[in-house]
Amino acid sequence: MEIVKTIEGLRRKLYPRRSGRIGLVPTMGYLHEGHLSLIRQAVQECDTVVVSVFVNPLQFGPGEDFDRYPRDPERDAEQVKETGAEFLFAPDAQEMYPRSPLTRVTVSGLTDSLCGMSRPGHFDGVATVVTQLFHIVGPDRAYFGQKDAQQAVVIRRMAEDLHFPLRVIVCPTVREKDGLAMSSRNIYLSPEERKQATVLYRSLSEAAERKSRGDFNRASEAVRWIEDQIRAQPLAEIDYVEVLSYPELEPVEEIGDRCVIAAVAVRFGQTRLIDNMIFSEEETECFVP
Ligand SMILES: Nc1ncnc2c1ncn2[C@@H]1O[C@H](COP(=O)(O)OP(=O)(O)OP(=O)(O)O)[C@@H](O)[C@H]1O
Ligand SMILES: CC(C)(CO)[C@@H](O)C(=O)[O-]
Ligand code: BAL
Repeated sequence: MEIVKTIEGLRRKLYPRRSGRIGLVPTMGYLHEGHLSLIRQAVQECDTVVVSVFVNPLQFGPGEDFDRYPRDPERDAEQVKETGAEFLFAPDAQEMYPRSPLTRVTVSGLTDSLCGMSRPGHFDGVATVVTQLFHIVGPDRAYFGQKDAQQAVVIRRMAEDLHFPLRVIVCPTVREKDGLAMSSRNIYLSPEERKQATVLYRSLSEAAERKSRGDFNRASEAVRWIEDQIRAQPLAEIDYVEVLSYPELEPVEEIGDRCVIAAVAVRFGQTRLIDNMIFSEEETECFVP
């Protein structure tokens, strides 16, 4: 495994490998099993795998946690090495943004709800840096996690709209034993917050069961039920709970047989966690990997 810090250096290394399939796994580092599952899938499916680690300042709003975002480059490198990925692309901000960028990539519509609504400008930052990475690496496949469901939908649509010649692969959410979705931000949680944070997965999975039993006909009923579960945890502060059509991410009134996603963002102190679950009779029916 080789660590590459410059765009030119990576392009030069990838040039002789272009006859094979190149896979890209974009991350912000502080790697955990969720990231590693994406990397392992990429290694299985591709001839050359590039893992990028870059904490992208463009996707953090003022007052968000850019400065204190967890970083551990040595441990990341060790972990990437064990997966069999060939390159770890770890540029600094000066390399990615030598000048303050005047260009943004905006995906409209899909970003009007959920994190797009609660983190203004966030998805412009994500779409812009992912466009840069797609141009730098020129992958045949790019791997993203379902934990960031809206991000996956946005990137897939951006890749289609801009005719990037690649497949966006979305991998299932990897969870801790008690159901909490793995996230680099979980380390911010105090022991009591960590305990209460299990309400995200618990409320989403119980809501999915209730929906399949026919308990909820309207999206608003499911939203209210999930909100009640989360509010029962004294340290939880709801940012949003929404039930939307999936993958269109449009408001729905009746759930019926349609494929919907229940998505939540909840703060525990300074820590904002997200999770989601797709409700359908056959979950795979509307999950387009
Ligand atoms: N638990 C998980 N299961 C599957 N994929 C994941 C998981 N956590 C993160 N990913 C995916 O890994 C990629 C990089 O994510 P990122 O580096 O932001 O990690 P993160 O743990 O989500 O961090 P954050 O604290 O920002 O939520 C994204 O495509 C993301 O969806
Ligand atoms: C895709 C990504 C690496 C872009 O910075 C980031 O949003 C993330 O880690 O999910
Ligand atoms: N995984 C999404 C990156 C972010 O929260 O900025």
